[in-house]
Parts: sequence; C-alpha cells; structure tokens
Amino acid sequence: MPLSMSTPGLGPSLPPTTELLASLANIAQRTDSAMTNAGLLSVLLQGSKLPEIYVQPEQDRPTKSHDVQSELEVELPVVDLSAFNSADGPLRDAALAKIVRACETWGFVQVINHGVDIELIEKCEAEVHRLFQLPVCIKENALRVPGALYGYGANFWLNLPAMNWAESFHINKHNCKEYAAKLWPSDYERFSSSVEKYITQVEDLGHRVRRVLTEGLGLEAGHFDNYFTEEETVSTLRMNFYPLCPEPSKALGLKAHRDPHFLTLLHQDSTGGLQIWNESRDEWFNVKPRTDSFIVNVGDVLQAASNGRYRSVLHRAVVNSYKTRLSMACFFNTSATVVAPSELITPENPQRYRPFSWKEYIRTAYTFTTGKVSQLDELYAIQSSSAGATEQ
Ligand SMILES: O=C(O)CCC(=O)C(=O)O
Ligand SMILES: [Fe+2]
Repeated sequence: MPLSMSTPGLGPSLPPTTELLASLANIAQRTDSAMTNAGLLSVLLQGSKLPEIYVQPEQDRPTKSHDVQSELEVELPVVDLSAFNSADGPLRDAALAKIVRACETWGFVQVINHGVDIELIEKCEAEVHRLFQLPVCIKENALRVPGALYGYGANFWLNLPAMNWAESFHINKHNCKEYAAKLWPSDYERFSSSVEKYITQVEDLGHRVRRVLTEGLGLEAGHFDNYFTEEETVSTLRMNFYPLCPEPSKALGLKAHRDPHFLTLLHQDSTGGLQIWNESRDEWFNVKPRTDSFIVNVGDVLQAASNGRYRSVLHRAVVNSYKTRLSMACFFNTSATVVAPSELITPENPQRYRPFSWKEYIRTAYTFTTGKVSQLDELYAIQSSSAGATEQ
C-alpha cells in the first residue's frame, strides 16, 4: 500500500516527515497487532480512492448516506429530563412513558436538560480534537493492541472483513492520566482534568437515567443500586474521530454493532453519521444530530437486566467526504453479575437470559462480529424448554 504525502481529514495539515513515514512503515510491519495498526494507516493515506482494506463487503455498505437528509432522517424521541425533578405529576408520567417506549422500540432516546455542563462538554471535545490531531508517531505511544481494552486504534473488533474508517481512543476515569501521559508526558493535566470531569458528570447522568428506566420497569427506582455502587460502576469513554473519506459509499466509520454494556451516553458534534437499525421497518435510519442532547442507548447488559423489555439495537456510523466528525461514547456499566429481577419473570414471560458477569461477557464481545445476530441472544438466551429456571 503506497504511503502518500499528506493527511486528509486530520485537521490542520500534518506534513509527513521522514520520521512519520518511518513510524508508519514500522507499524505496518508489526504482526502482533496487525488489525489495529492497519487502522492507523488509514487516516494517513491520501488519495481519491479508498484503500482496499476499508472497502466493505457489498452487503454491509451504507445504502443511505448521511449527506441525504429529509425522509431518511428520524428525530429520535426527545425526553426532557427536567420533568423528573418536576412537581407536575402528569408531565413526569408523560416523560416516563416516552423514555420507556423509546427504549422498548428504538432502543435509543435523546435526552435534553441532561445536567452535564455544556462548557465542560465543549472543553472536552476540544481536548479530544487535540488528541486526534497529534502525529501518529505520538498516538502510537498509547496504542491499543488486540485483547487490550484501552488506548488508541479504531479496529478493536477482531475478524472484521474491512477496517472502520475512524480513529478511536478508549480510556476510563482511573487510567485517563496514565494514557494522557503517554501522549503529553509533561502536559497531561490539561487533557485528563477535563476528561475525568466529563466522565464523572456523564456517569452521574447514567445513574439518573438508569433509575428512571428501572422505575419504568415497574420496580423501585433504586432496584439496581447494588449493581452500581462506587466499586461496581465501570464506565469507559470511547472517543471516535471520523476523518473525511474519499469514497463514503463503500466505507463505514463504525461497523454495525450492538453496545455490550448497560447504557451508552453519546455526545456528538453537528456533522451526523449515526444510523440505527429499525427491525420492523427493515431499514437503517439516520439520526439527526442535536448538540444540546445526549443520545442514550440500551446495551446488552440492560437488555438482560430488563428481561428483554428494553432492547439493545444494532447501529453503525457512516462517514462522508466533506466534514469530519467527532463523537464521544460513554459506556456506563456494572461489573456485577447481572440477572433479571424475579418481579420481571412470569410464566408468560420467563427468564430470557442466564446470569453473566461483565468479565465473562467482554471476553467474546469484540470477537462477535456476525452483525444481525446478537451475542446476548446467541450465547446467553435460555432455551424455552428450560425457561424460568435460574441457571448459575
Ligand atoms: O459515532 C457514533 O455515532 C456511534 C458511536 C458508537 O456506536 C460507539 O462508539 O459504540
Ligand atoms: Fe455503539
């Protein structure tokens, strides 16, 4: 694969120095992490043609680009979270019914008046842009190798037929400083202090939304509190940068997947690119971006904890040739072993999934690439003959 002389989509121009090209050649030759590292090359390659490793199989290509809006676009249900602090009972009831319905059908909802400080979001986005604009030879210091959960590299699913047209960075609240120091050894505080605060505030939003959704299941709002103690709450932040793509109709920024965690809280810029699969309509829908909102989606763990009532839905990111995109996905989760509460299990609606811990679930989550089949249904569903039994 030829290396070219400039870096489209990486923000301010980054002339390839001899050092950079040597670093790329070095990355390309490593076999231990070939899939991840191949992803790094993507964004440094120039040209009007999509490099072969990014060409998606025909059946996975976006049938709808994000450039076309109008009838392809869906305004996801928007829920004003301030209703849950209101003394106005009917207003609160309506907001509860709306968020529950959205999570039962789309598996996605947008929340506004979410309580996360707007200035902090902007500051964090600016820091994340600064991270992705670093030369690859610096970002390489924090490389995420296959099997690792944190670091830089967009292609963390194994066995992909084609690479994601994206750069990603995974960290959590506890290792943020350590990873930032790999990039800015003497100046990591600027990044880590914004990002740590951001994760803390988004985690707080995660707790509030999960209490509302728990209430929506007919349970006490605090029913899952013991899964979400300080110790058991584990959130990961995935920052996604989607560079300009020379042939967006053949590529994907992020392949179709379900989020494995409990809830995802996604903030995105105004570019747009998220698509959600609607099973009953058998179609992909574009989500109209709203920068004042967080997109909240149900992950596999919540699908299991709600005994299948809330749905973890297939989604993906498409890319375009005219505007880069940044999104920040906070995966809000528990390390506890999750099982649907007995209140949700009846003879008509028996227990759907066997209990599992996150440690067990994550082991296969990034090798499970069969697209439309869900890992949860494939590996954890209790067959109807044994439904109702509580396997351990
Ligand atoms: O960038 C997006 O809109 C999607 C991000 C996403 O689905 C993820 O990071 O899991
Ligand atoms: Fe996702």
